[in-house]
Amino acid sequence: MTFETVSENTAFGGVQGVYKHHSSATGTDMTFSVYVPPHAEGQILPVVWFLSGLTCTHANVTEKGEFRRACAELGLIFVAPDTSPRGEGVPDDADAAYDFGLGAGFYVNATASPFDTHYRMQDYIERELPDIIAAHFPADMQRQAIMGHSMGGHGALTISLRNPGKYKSTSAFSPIVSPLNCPWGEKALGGYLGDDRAQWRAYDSVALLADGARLPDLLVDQGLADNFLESQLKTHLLVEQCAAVGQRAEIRMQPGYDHSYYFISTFMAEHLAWHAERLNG
Ligand SMILES: N[C@@H](CCC(=O)N[C@@H](CS)C(=O)NCC(=O)O)C(=O)O
Repeated sequence: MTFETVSENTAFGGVQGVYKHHSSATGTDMTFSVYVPPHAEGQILPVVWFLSGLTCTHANVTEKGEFRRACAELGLIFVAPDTSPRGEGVPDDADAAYDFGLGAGFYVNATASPFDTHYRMQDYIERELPDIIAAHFPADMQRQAIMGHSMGGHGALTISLRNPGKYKSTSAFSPIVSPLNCPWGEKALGGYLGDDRAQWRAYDSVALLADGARLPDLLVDQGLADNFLESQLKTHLLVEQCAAVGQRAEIRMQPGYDHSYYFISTFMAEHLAWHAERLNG
């Protein structure tokens, strides 16, 4: 297994690192970031996963997410993976659009050609990267939480719903709640999985809830000034489905906030404290 340190910087008494490795899931090199808070020698710490949105790499949340002070205070490791495979031979959107292909892996295992070779983000996030985190960092893999933004909010919700008990807590900022019911989702799941919409249900939080999957609870923040709210995110579908099936959820509509990292960074510390309560409970 290759593992390379790209950079390490001291921050809030801990270490913010960027690392690179060859992924057997995607067949490409993958870059990710990890913040390890200050801790006693030999101590292992809970892990929070942050899955990012369309166009992002690990760098967006690492540079703009403002998570380090809270992670240092709460003793949380913070992992930020990339959003798709990249590099020579990795197919992209035919028009190089931002919402499919590079930077838009949607956290699925693609089954449609030519994407099925490299676009294996589900395996990467659910299986391969956790093993790497366990091997190289002081991580307590019995205490994991998952969160994400937009496409990454969809990733956090669906990965957690498909893996009961693996994540002690789940939260999202501005998630795409139902790819079956929005243009971003229809394009991505159609492209990666093909036309059989029954296959898409495993990657749709509203459908997973309708099909019986449950979480202990759920925290979602959504800005009311988010340009994508009506057309793509459709938070009301999640609100309605949670009510219909009795899923405990706190879904907060935040006046004035848009889709940006100004919004995410505003509520980041609150989400991390919410996760810490459940990880340490
Ligand atoms: N307006 C964006 C749409 C994509 C977008 O808003 N991406 C969000 C996630 S869905 C993001 O986090 N962008 C990167 C950033 O703000 O740093 C574009 O055309 O690139």
